[in-house]
Amino acid sequence: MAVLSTYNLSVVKRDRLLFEQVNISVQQGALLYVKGPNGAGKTSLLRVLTGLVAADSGDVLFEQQNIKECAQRYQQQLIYFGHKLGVNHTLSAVENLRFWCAVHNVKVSDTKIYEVLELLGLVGLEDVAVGSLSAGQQRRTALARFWLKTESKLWILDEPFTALDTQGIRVLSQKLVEYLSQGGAVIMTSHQSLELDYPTQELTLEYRI
Ligand SMILES: Nc1ncnc2c1ncn2[C@@H]1O[C@H](COP(=O)(O)OP(=O)(O)OP(=O)(O)O)[C@@H](O)[C@H]1O
Repeated sequence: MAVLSTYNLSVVKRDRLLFEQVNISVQQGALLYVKGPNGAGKTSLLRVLTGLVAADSGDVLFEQQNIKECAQRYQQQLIYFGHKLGVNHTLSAVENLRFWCAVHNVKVSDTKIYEVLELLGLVGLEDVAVGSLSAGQQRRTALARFWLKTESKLWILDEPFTALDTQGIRVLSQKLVEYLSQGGAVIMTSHQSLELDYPTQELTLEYRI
């Protein structure tokens, strides 16, 4: 059974048809790589897939049920990583992650949060206000969610490698492959060429005038 599928999705922005009749089916353990030039509609598609924005036509199905009818169950099983990190700049990395875990009903100890931040190269910065961290360190803080929320069936990631250095890209790539190998499904965009040691499905959106 597909984890996520769409039926004839179309989205229009400012009178421009970004895409139409998009039909995808992402199974457990599958990676869908959404490609296309700037402005083609990749972020718009991902936001529709998360349920944050409605499509102009078509449906999004989570395990064959329309996401409008299973919104709560869907949100419990989804991690969305968008352009906006959703971190509070006045709170520290630890405080941000404690808050995110509480909101998402993820039960973790502080010890686990510190362990994950160490893995992500943030030792000594755990208690510093996130607004004082570098762009890559802020993204690493937000990426920690993927190590903390262990039960999820789908990750939707918009440009997750942006601002990460080589080591950060390697750590995240390993995590993605581990998650996929354990049956997770991933839909992602990236302007960097994907160098994951994992089979990839591709969807290319063209820029339409
Ligand atoms: N809320 C909105 N209101 C009006 N137009 C929008 C809105 N969101 C996106 N657009 C327009 O839709 C088009 C596609 O934007 P989108 O962010 O989906 O592209 P993208 O393929 O993700 O681009 P990039 O590679 O630059 O991130 C752009 O021309 C953008 O201006």
